[in-house]
Amino acid sequence: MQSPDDLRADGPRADDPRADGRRADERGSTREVAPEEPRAGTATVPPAVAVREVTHRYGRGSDAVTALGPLSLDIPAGEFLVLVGPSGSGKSTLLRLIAGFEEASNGHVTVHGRKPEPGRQAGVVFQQPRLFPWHTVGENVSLALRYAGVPRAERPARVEELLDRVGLAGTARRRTWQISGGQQQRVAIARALAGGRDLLLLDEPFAALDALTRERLQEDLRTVSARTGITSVFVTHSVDEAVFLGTRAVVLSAGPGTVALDVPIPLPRTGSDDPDGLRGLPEYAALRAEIGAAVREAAR
Ligand SMILES: Nc1ncnc2c1ncn2[C@@H]1O[C@H](COP(=O)(O)OP(=O)(O)OP(=O)(O)O)[C@@H](O)[C@H]1O
Repeated sequence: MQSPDDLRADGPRADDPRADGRRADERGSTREVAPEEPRAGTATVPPAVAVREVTHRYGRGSDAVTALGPLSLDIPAGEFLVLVGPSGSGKSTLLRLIAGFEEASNGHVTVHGRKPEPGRQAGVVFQQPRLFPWHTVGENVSLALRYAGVPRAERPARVEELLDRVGLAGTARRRTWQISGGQQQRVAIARALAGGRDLLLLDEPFAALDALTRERLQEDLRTVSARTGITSVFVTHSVDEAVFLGTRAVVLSAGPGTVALDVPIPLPRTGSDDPDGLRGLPEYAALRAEIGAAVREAAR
């Protein structure tokens, strides 16, 4: 396992949508333009993610379960939003709506002004890494690049770069069963970052890891996030993880989830912050207390 200092997350890369000051979706010219899209000459920049008056139900008739809402949320580009809330409050449902895996029963969700499509605008990381065991580490990442339309000749270098970015340099030829659970989750993050998409959705990605590995991955993800500014939505049950990782925390009420608390997390985020120093800040303790109280209240 590598330390945060081993990461090579040195800000936007040449292939990063933010390198030229535009987002990836702004470069496409043939797609459908939704109402939130900025028009040339206007200063209005839409949020990376807009959730408007959304309610979501699973099933029909007497079997229907209302999982979420009504809920509205704007997530500006570059924000690291952490979703916390009791079990069944609809956190995963909200993530799935943003990923485009589900379509809202009422209201609408847009990502950079467009209806979300699975695998298109966002990289997704789940609790289990879901790697292909018959492929090497490098092949797992390469497949994501292929799916993202990266030309074959460019893929080997990009694989190395992505593995380097998540602290796994030199592991491309290893089999996925030859690396630890934490390393597998790093591969899953590298895969989600492939293709230069500027939205990362993470559903309790560290929940199945041991405490020490979990801390290391939290620290490394925070570093990657701070240095790249990738917009992220992260679901967790851990209040400490929420305060440590997020730039903003949203607590959902018991299901169907609505916004019970929405707070900014204005902690230092330089990309080289000392984790112990952060956790020792009085603001850190105050945020933990505030968010923890909201989660307990929501769970009553
Ligand atoms: N595919 C599905 N079909 C039917 N009901 C579902 C489905 N997925 C989720 N639900 C229900 O929707 C509600 C919200 O579930 P969801 O998984 O979004 O909550 P959560 O906050 O992520 O929960 P947890 O913290 O336990 O993972 C729950 O009542 C759940 O049982």
